[in-house]
Amino acid sequence: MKVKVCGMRDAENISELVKLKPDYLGFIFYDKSKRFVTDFPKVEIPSEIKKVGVFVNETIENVLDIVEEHKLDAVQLHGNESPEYCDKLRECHLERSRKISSESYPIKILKAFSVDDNFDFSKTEAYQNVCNFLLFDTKGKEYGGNGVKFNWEVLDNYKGALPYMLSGGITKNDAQAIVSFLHRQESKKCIGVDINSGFEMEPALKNIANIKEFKQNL
Ligand SMILES: O=C(O)c1ccccc1N[C@@H]1O[C@H](COP(=O)(O)O)[C@@H](O)[C@H]1O
Repeated sequence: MKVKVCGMRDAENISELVKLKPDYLGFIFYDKSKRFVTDFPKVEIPSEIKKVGVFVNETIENVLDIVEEHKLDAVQLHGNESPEYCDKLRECHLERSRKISSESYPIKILKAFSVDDNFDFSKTEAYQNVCNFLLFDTKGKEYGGNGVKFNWEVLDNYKGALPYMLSGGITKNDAQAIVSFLHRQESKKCIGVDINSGFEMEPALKNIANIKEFKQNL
């Protein structure tokens, strides 16, 4: 199972975290977030750990500038970005990367959806060909980082082909429930979990011991 740790900012905290080999590290480029990255941490991140930029309704130009500047591997679109936006983002990125080097490299695109009991999963259909995977988070007051879980059973209504990550208020106490959830046939499209505020000592500073325990219990 993949583990993404989101909302990282502090270099020392990242250095400790990379020892646990998470699959993805998330950096939030949304200025209204408590985890907004102003100065990108100067720290060695092994290439096996993929860097994900989290954006909310950002312009394509700005997303691509940040991807290029920090050599991000993926973008997580956590606002109201349309399928057309996702498609254009991928096209523009390829066009830019071809100009920079003879080899173009694709970025992975994750589209986040805010889920509640009445979520209409047909909304995800138009994203199937323009994203690499989806992320299901809890619908809340803020775009993300609300620290609240949703009823994971509603995900049985997701019949799409794209894999997804489970997110929203996950804490170390959820490891067993996640294992049980993943063992069900209905959860076969779930490839991992995204953790964030449930592991924080303060915004953007993660409790490494808790993440270690969580990973061991998964
Ligand atoms: O964490 C934030 O501040 C944030 C702000 C805007 C968009 C996304 C954000 N984080 C993402 O929110 C989910 C759930 O986080 P939590 O576990 O409920 O704290 C996670 O995917 C983060 O990537």
